[in-house]
Amino acid sequence: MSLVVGIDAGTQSVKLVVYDPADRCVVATHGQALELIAGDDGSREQHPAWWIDAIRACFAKLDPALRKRVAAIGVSGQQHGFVPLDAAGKVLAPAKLWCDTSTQAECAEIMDTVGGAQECVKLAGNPILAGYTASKLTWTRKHRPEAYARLASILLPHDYVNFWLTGERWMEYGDASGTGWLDVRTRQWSKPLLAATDAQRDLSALLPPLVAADASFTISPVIAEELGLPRSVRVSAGGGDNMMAAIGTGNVTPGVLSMSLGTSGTLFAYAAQPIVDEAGGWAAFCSSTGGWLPLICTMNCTVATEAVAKAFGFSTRDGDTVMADTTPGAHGLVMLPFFNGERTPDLPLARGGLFNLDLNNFTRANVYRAAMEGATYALRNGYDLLQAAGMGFDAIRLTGGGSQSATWRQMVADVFALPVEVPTQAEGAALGAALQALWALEKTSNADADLAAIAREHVQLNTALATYPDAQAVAAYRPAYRQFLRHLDDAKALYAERQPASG
Ligand SMILES: Nc1ncnc2c1ncn2[C@@H]1O[C@H](COP(=O)(O)OP(=O)(O)O)[C@@H](O)[C@H]1O
Ligand SMILES: O=C(CO)[C@@H](O)[C@H](O)COP(=O)(O)O
Repeated sequence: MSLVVGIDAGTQSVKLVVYDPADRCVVATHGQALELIAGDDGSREQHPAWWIDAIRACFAKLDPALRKRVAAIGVSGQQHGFVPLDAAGKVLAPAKLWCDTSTQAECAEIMDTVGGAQECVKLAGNPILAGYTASKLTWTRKHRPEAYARLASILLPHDYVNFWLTGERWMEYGDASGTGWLDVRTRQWSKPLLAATDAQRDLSALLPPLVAADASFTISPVIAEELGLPRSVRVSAGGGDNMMAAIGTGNVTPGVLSMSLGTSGTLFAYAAQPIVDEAGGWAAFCSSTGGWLPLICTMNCTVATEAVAKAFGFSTRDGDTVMADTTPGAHGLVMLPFFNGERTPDLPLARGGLFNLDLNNFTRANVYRAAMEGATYALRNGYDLLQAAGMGFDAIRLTGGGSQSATWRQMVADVFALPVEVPTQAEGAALGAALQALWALEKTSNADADLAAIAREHVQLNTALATYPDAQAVAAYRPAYRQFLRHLDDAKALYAERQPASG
C-alpha cells in the first residue's frame, strides 16, 4: 500500500515520480519547467527558490489520496551547483550551476595553488574542472563579497531540497565528490584543496556532515502538513542526478554502462573501488550507493539539439519527423556542439562550429541531425577514454529526455556499435531517487536490505525499445566520426591558447 516518491531537480525541469513497490509500477509522474539565467560570460544560474516552487507545483498536481500513502522520498539533483546559505539557512545568492563556465580562471587558480592538475588528481582523484563547485566559492569571494562575508554553509542543489524537506543539512559522498574537495579514495575532505580554495577561512566548517548512502531523516512536520504527506515520511540521503540515474537504470553492480541524454550528456558505470584517471580524462566520482561511479560528462547534449530546434522554430519532440529523410553523416555536415564551452574535453572557453556546408546539405533537417550526431560523437570520444583504460561493456542503458527519440536511440547504437537497452521508466534519475528511498525505508526495519536486489526487482527494461546496431550505419558513421575528431583537434589547438595556465 505504501508509495515511494523520487524527485529529480534537473537543469530544465523538476520531475516527480510516484512508485508503488508492491505492484512494481509508477502510479504518477509530474513535471514543472525551470528557467535558467544565462550570461554572456558563461554564467548559468538558478534561484534555489525556483526548485522549491517547482516541487510544490508537482505535489499540487498529485492526487491527495496518493500523497497520504507516501512512506519515503528520495531527492536527485543536477550536480555541482553552489548554494550559499547564511547561519539561519537563508540563501545568499543565486546558485551557480554545473554548466557555469564563468569560473574557469578560478579552477586554474585552485589547481595552480596545489601545483597543477596532476597534483590535484593525486590529492582528491579529480582535477577542478569547469562547473565543479570549488571554483564557485573563490568566484563568490571576488564577485559577491557580501554573500561571502555572511556565508555559513554550502549545499549542493539536492542537499538544499533535502534541507527544505527536513530542516537538516547533510551531504552524501556521490554528489560531494563533484565539489572537487572530496578525496574520493579516502572519502574525506581534502585539507590541501580546501586551503587552496580559500586560505582565509576553514572551509570544512562550512561543509555539512557526510552521511552514508542508506541514511534517512524524518520530514519536517511543517512541510509534511504543507504537502499533504504523513508526518512519518522518511527522506533518504539523495544524490547527484547521475548517481541516481545509475540506480534507476539498474547500474549498481559492475559491468553496466548507462548513458543519459539530458541537458548534459553523461556516461557512467558502477565500480566497487575508486577508479581514478591520472590524466583526469573522466570524473572519478563516488556513487550514491556506497561505491564509485567513473563518469564522462559533456556540457552540450540536448543543449545542441534544443538550440538548433529553437533556431529553426520546431520542438525537439518533433525532431525525428524533421530528420525523417536524412541519413547517417548528415550529408557531410559536422557540428562541434560547444554552445556552452565544454568539460570533456576540457575546453571551457570553446564555442561551437558547423563544417562542410554546401548548397545541397544546408537544410534544417541536416543541421538538426548534425547537432544530434555532434552531441553523440562527443560522448563517443569520452567512451574511447574508458575503453583505452581497459573498461569494456556489452550494451548501453539509455535514459534522459533524448532517449525518447527513436532516431537518437538508433544513432547511439550505430555510433557506439553496441546494443541499446531502454528502461521502462524514462526518468531514470527520479526513479533511482524513489528506489534509494525504498532502500532507506527497508533499512529501518532490516539492516540487510540490499540495493542491488531492489534494483534487480524494480528496474525493468522495455524490450520493445531495445535497439541494435545496423551494420551499414555503423560503417557510415566511422569516417564521419573521424572527421568530427579532426575538427575537434583543430578546436583544441584554437581554444587551448585561451585556456588559463595549469597542469
Ligand atoms: N523526443 C525527443 N527527441 C529529442 N529530444 C527530446 C525528446 N524528448 C525530450 N527531449 C529533450 O530532453 C531534454 C530534457 O531532458 P532531461 O533528461 O529531462 O534534462 P535535464 O535533466 O537536464 O533537465 C530536453 O532538452 C528535450 O529537448
Ligand atoms: O555536471 C554534470 C555531471 O558531472 C551534469 O550531468 C549535471 O549533473 C546536470 O545534469 P542534467 O541536468 O543534464 O541531467
